[in-house]
Amino acid sequence: TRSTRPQRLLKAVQKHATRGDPQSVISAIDHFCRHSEWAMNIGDEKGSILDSVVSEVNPEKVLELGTYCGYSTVRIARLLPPGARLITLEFNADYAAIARQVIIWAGLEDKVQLVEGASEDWIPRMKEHFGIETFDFVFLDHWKDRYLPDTKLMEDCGLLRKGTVLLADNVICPGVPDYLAYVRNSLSYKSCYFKSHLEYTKAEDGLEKSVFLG
Ligand SMILES: O=C(NCCCCCn1ccnc1)c1cc(-c2ccc(F)cc2)cc(O)c1O
Ligand SMILES: [Mg+2]
Repeated sequence: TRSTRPQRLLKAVQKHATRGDPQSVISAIDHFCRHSEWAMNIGDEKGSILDSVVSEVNPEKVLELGTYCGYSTVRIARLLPPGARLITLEFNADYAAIARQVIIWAGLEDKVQLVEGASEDWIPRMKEHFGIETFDFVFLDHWKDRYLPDTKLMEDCGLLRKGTVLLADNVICPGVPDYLAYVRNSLSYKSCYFKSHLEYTKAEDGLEKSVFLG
Protein backbone atom coordinates (compact mmCIF):
# COMPACT_ATOMS: atom_id res chain seq x y z
CA THR A 1 0.00 0.00 0.00
CA ARG A 2 1.00 3.64 -0.48
CA SER A 3 3.64 4.99 1.92
CA THR A 4 2.79 7.79 4.35
CA ARG A 5 4.19 11.32 4.22
CA PRO A 6 6.30 10.77 7.38
CA GLN A 7 7.72 7.61 5.78
CA ARG A 8 8.64 9.57 2.63
CA LEU A 9 10.18 12.30 4.80
CA LEU A 10 12.33 9.70 6.60
CA LYS A 11 13.44 8.25 3.23
CA ALA A 12 14.53 11.74 2.15
CA VAL A 13 16.56 12.10 5.36
CA GLN A 14 18.24 8.70 4.89
CA LYS A 15 18.97 9.52 1.24
CA HIS A 16 20.26 13.11 1.56
CA ALA A 17 21.47 13.60 5.14
CA THR A 18 24.75 12.39 6.68
CA ARG A 19 24.38 10.06 9.67
CA GLY A 20 25.44 11.85 12.86
CA ASP A 21 25.11 15.30 11.29
CA PRO A 22 22.02 17.05 12.75
CA GLN A 23 22.31 20.10 10.47
CA SER A 24 22.17 17.87 7.37
CA VAL A 25 19.03 16.18 8.77
CA ILE A 26 17.40 19.62 9.32
CA SER A 27 18.35 20.74 5.79
CA ALA A 28 17.10 17.50 4.21
CA ILE A 29 13.69 17.85 5.91
CA ASP A 30 13.38 21.53 4.96
CA HIS A 31 14.28 20.72 1.33
CA PHE A 32 11.73 17.87 1.26
CA CYS A 33 8.99 20.12 2.68
CA ARG A 34 9.73 23.02 0.33
CA HIS A 35 10.23 21.05 -2.87
CA SER A 36 8.35 17.76 -2.44
CA GLU A 37 5.60 17.72 0.20
CA TRP A 38 4.57 20.28 2.82
CA ALA A 39 4.67 18.86 6.36
CA MET A 40 3.92 20.42 9.75
CA ASN A 41 7.49 20.77 11.03
CA ILE A 42 8.26 24.11 12.65
CA GLY A 43 10.48 24.79 9.60
CA ASP A 44 13.58 26.91 9.02
CA GLU A 45 12.20 30.41 9.67
CA LYS A 46 10.45 29.70 12.99
CA GLY A 47 13.19 27.11 13.64
CA SER A 48 15.81 29.86 13.74
CA ILE A 49 13.76 31.66 16.41
CA LEU A 50 13.52 28.35 18.33
CA ASP A 51 17.31 28.00 18.07
CA SER A 52 17.92 31.49 19.47
CA VAL A 53 15.59 30.96 22.44
CA VAL A 54 17.10 27.53 23.24
CA SER A 55 20.63 28.97 23.03
CA GLU A 56 19.64 31.85 25.34
CA VAL A 57 18.08 29.49 27.94
CA ASN A 58 20.80 26.79 27.60
CA PRO A 59 18.49 24.28 29.33
CA GLU A 60 19.49 21.08 31.16
CA LYS A 61 15.92 19.68 31.24
CA VAL A 62 13.66 20.09 28.22
CA LEU A 63 10.10 18.90 27.56
CA GLU A 64 8.70 18.87 24.01
CA LEU A 65 4.96 18.29 23.55
CA GLY A 66 4.42 16.97 20.02
CA THR A 67 7.33 15.21 18.31
CA TYR A 68 5.80 14.54 14.87
CA CYS A 69 8.81 13.46 12.73
CA GLY A 70 11.44 14.77 15.16
CA TYR A 71 12.48 17.90 13.26
CA SER A 72 12.22 20.29 16.24
CA THR A 73 13.54 17.53 18.51
CA VAL A 74 16.73 17.50 16.42
CA ARG A 75 16.86 21.33 16.29
CA ILE A 76 16.69 21.53 20.09
CA ALA A 77 18.83 18.50 21.01
CA ARG A 78 21.72 19.57 18.75
CA LEU A 79 22.08 22.75 20.85
CA LEU A 80 21.99 21.08 24.29
CA PRO A 81 25.13 20.91 26.46
CA PRO A 82 26.53 17.44 27.35
CA GLY A 83 24.41 15.79 30.05
CA ALA A 84 21.31 17.82 29.17
CA ARG A 85 18.14 15.80 28.46
CA LEU A 86 15.11 16.27 26.20
CA ILE A 87 11.89 14.34 26.83
CA THR A 88 9.51 14.46 23.86
CA LEU A 89 5.89 13.24 23.99
CA GLU A 90 4.10 11.92 20.89
CA PHE A 91 0.54 10.53 20.90
CA ASN A 92 0.61 9.11 17.36
CA ALA A 93 2.52 5.80 17.18
CA ASP A 94 3.23 6.14 13.45
CA TYR A 95 4.78 9.59 13.95
CA ALA A 96 6.79 8.26 16.92
CA ALA A 97 8.22 5.37 14.87
CA ILE A 98 9.48 7.80 12.20
CA ALA A 99 10.77 10.32 14.75
CA ARG A 100 12.84 7.65 16.54
CA GLN A 101 14.65 6.90 13.29
CA VAL A 102 15.16 10.59 12.41
CA ILE A 103 16.64 11.21 15.88
CA ILE A 104 18.97 8.20 15.48
CA TRP A 105 20.03 9.37 11.99
CA ALA A 106 20.98 12.71 13.55
CA GLY A 107 23.01 10.85 16.20
CA LEU A 108 21.12 12.49 19.06
CA GLU A 109 19.51 9.41 20.66
CA ASP A 110 21.62 9.75 23.82
CA LYS A 111 20.11 13.18 24.59
CA VAL A 112 16.50 12.37 23.72
CA GLN A 113 13.83 10.23 25.34
CA LEU A 114 10.79 9.81 23.09
CA VAL A 115 7.67 8.77 25.03
CA GLU A 116 4.52 7.55 23.28
CA GLY A 117 1.19 8.46 24.80
CA ALA A 118 -1.10 11.28 25.88
CA SER A 119 0.48 14.38 27.43
CA GLU A 120 -2.16 14.51 30.16
CA ASP A 121 -1.22 10.96 31.19
CA TRP A 122 2.54 11.54 31.20
CA ILE A 123 2.88 15.06 32.62
CA PRO A 124 1.76 13.91 36.11
CA ARG A 125 4.32 11.09 35.96
CA MET A 126 7.42 13.13 35.05
CA LYS A 127 8.77 13.19 38.60
CA GLU A 128 8.34 9.54 39.64
CA HIS A 129 8.99 8.03 36.20
CA PHE A 130 11.77 10.25 34.83
CA GLY A 131 13.19 11.74 38.04
CA ILE A 132 12.46 15.23 36.78
CA GLU A 133 12.06 17.97 39.40
CA THR A 134 11.32 20.92 37.11
CA PHE A 135 11.85 21.77 33.43
CA ASP A 136 14.02 24.65 32.25
CA PHE A 137 12.42 24.83 28.80
CA VAL A 138 9.11 23.53 27.36
CA PHE A 139 8.27 23.55 23.63
CA LEU A 140 4.53 23.25 22.89
CA ASP A 141 3.69 21.93 19.42
CA HIS A 142 0.99 19.27 19.92
CA TRP A 143 -2.81 19.46 19.66
CA LYS A 144 -3.65 23.14 19.84
CA ASP A 145 -6.57 22.57 22.26
CA ARG A 146 -4.13 20.92 24.68
CA TYR A 147 -1.69 23.84 25.09
CA LEU A 148 -3.73 25.51 27.86
CA PRO A 149 -4.87 22.48 29.86
CA ASP A 150 -1.38 20.96 29.73
CA THR A 151 0.22 24.25 30.84
CA LYS A 152 -2.13 24.36 33.84
CA LEU A 153 -1.36 20.68 34.50
CA MET A 154 2.41 21.39 34.46
CA GLU A 155 1.83 24.23 36.96
CA ASP A 156 -0.26 21.98 39.20
CA CYS A 157 2.35 19.19 39.06
CA GLY A 158 5.08 21.64 40.13
CA LEU A 159 7.04 21.08 36.92
CA LEU A 160 7.63 24.81 36.29
CA ARG A 161 10.03 26.95 38.33
CA LYS A 162 10.81 30.70 38.47
CA GLY A 163 12.32 31.35 35.04
CA THR A 164 11.08 28.26 33.18
CA VAL A 165 10.59 29.28 29.55
CA LEU A 166 7.57 28.04 27.56
CA LEU A 167 7.78 28.45 23.77
CA ALA A 168 4.57 27.75 21.82
CA ASP A 169 4.36 27.11 18.08
CA ASN A 170 1.35 28.04 15.88
CA VAL A 171 -0.11 30.75 18.08
CA ILE A 172 -1.63 32.36 14.94
CA CYS A 173 -2.00 29.42 12.51
CA PRO A 174 -3.80 27.13 13.38
CA GLY A 175 -3.98 29.40 16.48
CA VAL A 176 -4.30 28.88 20.22
CA PRO A 177 -6.52 31.78 21.40
CA ASP A 178 -7.30 30.43 24.87
CA TYR A 179 -3.61 29.71 25.60
CA LEU A 180 -2.53 33.16 24.32
CA ALA A 181 -5.11 34.96 26.44
CA TYR A 182 -4.00 33.00 29.49
CA VAL A 183 -0.22 33.55 29.27
CA ARG A 184 -0.66 37.20 28.19
CA ASN A 185 -3.05 38.09 31.05
CA SER A 186 -1.72 35.91 33.87
CA LEU A 187 0.42 37.61 36.50
CA SER A 188 2.43 34.37 36.62
CA TYR A 189 3.90 34.83 33.12
CA LYS A 190 5.94 37.41 31.20
CA SER A 191 5.00 36.78 27.58
CA CYS A 192 6.17 38.05 24.19
CA TYR A 193 5.31 37.31 20.58
CA PHE A 194 7.78 36.48 17.76
CA LYS A 195 6.07 37.22 14.45
CA SER A 196 6.98 34.82 11.66
CA HIS A 197 5.32 32.66 9.00
CA LEU A 198 3.67 29.26 8.87
CA GLU A 199 6.35 26.72 7.93
CA TYR A 200 7.27 26.79 4.23
CA THR A 201 4.50 29.33 3.41
CA LYS A 202 3.80 33.09 3.31
CA ALA A 203 0.92 32.81 5.79
CA GLU A 204 1.38 34.59 9.08
CA ASP A 205 2.22 32.54 12.15
CA GLY A 206 4.39 33.08 15.21
CA LEU A 207 5.85 31.79 18.43
CA GLU A 208 4.88 32.96 21.93
CA LYS A 209 7.64 32.92 24.54
CA SER A 210 6.35 32.92 28.12
CA VAL A 211 8.56 32.99 31.22
CA PHE A 212 6.97 31.48 34.34
CA LEU A 213 7.38 33.89 37.28
CA GLY A 214 6.44 31.39 40.00
O1 LIG B 1 -1.63 20.16 14.43
C1 LIG B 1 -0.46 20.48 14.48
N1 LIG B 1 0.40 19.89 15.33
C2 LIG B 1 -0.08 18.81 16.22
C3 LIG B 1 -0.01 17.44 15.46
C4 LIG B 1 -0.65 16.30 16.24
C5 LIG B 1 -0.08 16.19 17.64
C6 LIG B 1 -0.40 14.84 18.25
N2 LIG B 1 0.06 14.86 19.62
C7 LIG B 1 1.35 14.80 20.01
C8 LIG B 1 1.36 14.87 21.39
N3 LIG B 1 0.08 14.96 21.82
C9 LIG B 1 -0.71 14.95 20.74
C10 LIG B 1 0.06 21.52 13.53
C11 LIG B 1 -0.73 21.89 12.43
C12 LIG B 1 -0.27 22.83 11.50
C13 LIG B 1 -1.11 23.21 10.34
C14 LIG B 1 -1.17 24.55 9.92
C15 LIG B 1 -1.96 24.92 8.82
C16 LIG B 1 -2.68 23.94 8.14
F1 LIG B 1 -3.42 24.28 7.07
C17 LIG B 1 -2.62 22.62 8.56
C18 LIG B 1 -1.85 22.25 9.65
C19 LIG B 1 1.00 23.43 11.66
C20 LIG B 1 1.78 23.07 12.77
O2 LIG B 1 3.02 23.64 12.95
C21 LIG B 1 1.32 22.14 13.71
O3 LIG B 1 2.13 21.86 14.78
MG1 LIG C 1 3.68 23.32 14.92
